Amino acid sequence: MAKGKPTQAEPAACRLYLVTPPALEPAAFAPLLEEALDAGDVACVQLRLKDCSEDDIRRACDVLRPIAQEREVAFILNDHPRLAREAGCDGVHVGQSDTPYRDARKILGNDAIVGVTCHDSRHLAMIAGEEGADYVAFGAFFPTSTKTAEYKAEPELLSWWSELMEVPCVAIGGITAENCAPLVTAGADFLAVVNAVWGHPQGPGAGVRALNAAIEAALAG
Ligand SMILES: Cc1ncc(COP(=O)(O)OP(=O)(O)O)c(N)n1
Ligand SMILES: Cc1ncsc1CCOP(=O)(O)O
Ligand SMILES: [Mg+2]
Repeated sequence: MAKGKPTQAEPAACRLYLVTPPALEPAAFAPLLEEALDAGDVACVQLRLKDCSEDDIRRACDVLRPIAQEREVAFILNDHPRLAREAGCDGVHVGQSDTPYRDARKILGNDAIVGVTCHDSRHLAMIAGEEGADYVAFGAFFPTSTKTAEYKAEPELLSWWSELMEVPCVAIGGITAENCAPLVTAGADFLAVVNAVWGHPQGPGAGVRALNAAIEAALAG
């Protein structure tokens, strides 16, 4: 994706949104990120570091952000709007317990990408969409070991949203090449994945190729 926002004007109807593992060592992770991004189409990368200091996150941004942006892949930071602005990220992802959308928007400005977690809630998604979020994220669609998921979303939520609203929707939670087809056909604009790429037995490049092949197959019907 160009340094803009995820929009439906992009060539594919459903694209990959990579979320990093919750802990990483930037120098060791950099070649894995390069491998993933050189393996096929990826719209954005979200740096999602949990239980890390702001300095650690800033250092990770400094190493990983250019790898994404040089490839015209948007680099989004999880949870930290101010840090996202200071570190030159393309945007931020905020959850319902994080900085509220409006504050994140004020911090980052109108050109940045601001995405919002909406769990399994039509109500939260309507609010986020009306407030101006660049995308709404629904999940978890499948069991995941990456995060304790308190909400369970169904593909029908994606079809309802995409028929009604222009704002792109992201599906997240336990998504793999094997189970993603119903989310693609239901209208997910982006599939957000952690383990299906970084935990792929043949490496992250193989993970990206498998997911893109599955998306293509689902779109072809
Ligand atoms: C694309 C995307 N969707 C959902 C989340 C989850 O955000 P949140 O609920 O704030 O939980 P944490 O990721 O911060 O643990 C996400 N990060 N990205
Ligand atoms: C961050 C997040 N939010 C809901 S599920 C999830 C983790 C997704 O990771 P995986 O793709 O490994 O299930
Ligand atoms: Mg969060």
